[in-house]
Formats: sequence, structure tokens, C-alpha cells
Amino acid sequence: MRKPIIAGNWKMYKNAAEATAFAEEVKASLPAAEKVDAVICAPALFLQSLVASAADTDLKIGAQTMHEEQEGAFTGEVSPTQLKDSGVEYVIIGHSERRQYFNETDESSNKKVLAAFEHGLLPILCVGESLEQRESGETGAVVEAQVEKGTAQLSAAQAADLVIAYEPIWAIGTGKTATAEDANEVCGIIRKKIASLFNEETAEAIRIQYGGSVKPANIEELMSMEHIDGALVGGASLEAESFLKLLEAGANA
Ligand SMILES: O=C[C@H](O)COP(=O)(O)O
Repeated sequence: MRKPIIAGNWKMYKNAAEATAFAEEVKASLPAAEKVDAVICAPALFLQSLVASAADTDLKIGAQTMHEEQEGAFTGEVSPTQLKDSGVEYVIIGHSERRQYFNETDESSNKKVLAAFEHGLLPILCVGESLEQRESGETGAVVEAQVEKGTAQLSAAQAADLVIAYEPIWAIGTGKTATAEDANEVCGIIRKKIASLFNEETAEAIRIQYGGSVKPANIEELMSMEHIDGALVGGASLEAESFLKLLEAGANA
């Protein structure tokens, strides 16, 4: 039985006061930690204050990206050791917006995934096809290749701890959600790929999220699917009330 994981990705939204107010409201009503993992992936600037707000609670804090090197002359970047040292536990890797606007690739994502594990962070590796790829019937092949390249050189034990977020690019921030059946089918393809790259046990253990216009109105159906173990949520994670509803649905799945 895989524990559901609901992660909010705030992207480049919120100011410091809003971030703290959100954490205060959410931590007061968190569902039981054994039922769902609750993660907020915030802008780097707010990570330390969120870690402090969430201390002694089960709310986990994640970053939205990181550099793969421990330190160096990389202006503007944040390293895995800096994140770990700040109390951050998760890090989103290879989000489609990072791939689209910041030239990230499967290869750079793989380096970051490996660095995250090396430094004790849990990566959420994002994969997903464009509308054009979906319409030309390439979804399965695209996602399989992303998974294979993104997980290269991981041990089976690391792969079992990895979280993969399947986010069809055409469903992000558009209000268009993949049908629960379509999302489940692709998450099933990802699980099968993990079985072939590692083993059945790893495939059974790995948690696969769906992301793309997830909201309180559609999460229950998504979470009822065999291969969907959680959600990576943008817009609907910005308000505490909405995020708490998503957590509730995760806890009851
Ligand atoms: O990381 C989250 C995804 O990009 C989904 O964003 P969204 O829920 O606003 O569509």
C-alpha cells in the first residue's frame, strides 16, 4: 500500500506574509501523517521561514528546483546541501516550466535527481508530453524515455523512494485535466517502465502523482485510480482551504 502524497507547487506566487499565513492555517488542520504526505514546494526565498513554521508538524517543505553541484560559482542557484541544511525535505526536478524556460533536459534532471539522493533530499521528477506529442500518439514513448533518462544510475532502493509526477504539459494551468482514465493509463505505463528498468518490487513501491489542473472537484476521481498515488498541484495549492481539501481527499483515498 503506497501512502498518497499531495504536493503543492506555488511556482512564483505569494509574498512572505502570505506564505507564513498559509502554513499557520494548514498546519492547524493537517490530516494524519500516516494517511497522506503533505508537501509545499515554495519559492526559495520562503523556504527557511516555512520550515520554521512547519517545525513539529507533519507539513513537509520542498524546493521547486536546485543546482546539482554542492557549491560553486553558479550565480543565482541553490545547492542540494543548502536546501538540506535549511530543513527542506523534497525538491521538484525537471518541471516542464524549467524544461521550457530554463533549458533543463532529461540529462540535467538526472544529475539533479542523483544529487538530491546523495544529499538526503527526496526528488519529485516531472515527466509529461506536449499536446502535439499526445495528438501524434507519442505519449507512451515520450514518457518512457523521460523516465529512463531521468532515473539513470539510480539504485532500485533510490528509485523506490523517488516520486514521479506525470504532468501532461497541455493540462498545466489550462483548466484542461486529463481524464482520470487517461492519466491512470500513462501512470501505469510509467510503473511498468520502472519495473523493466529496476524490478517489480520497486515498481510497486514508487509513488506516481498526476499533475495538471488538479482541484478539489476532480481529485477524488483521480485518486481512485490504481496507478495514481497523489497529485502535484499548482493553482489549487495556493489557498489553504483548497489545499486542505486536496489533502483530505489524499488521506481518504
Ligand atoms: O506543478 C504543478 C503543475 O504544473 C500543475 O499546475 P496547475 O495545477 O496550476 O495546472
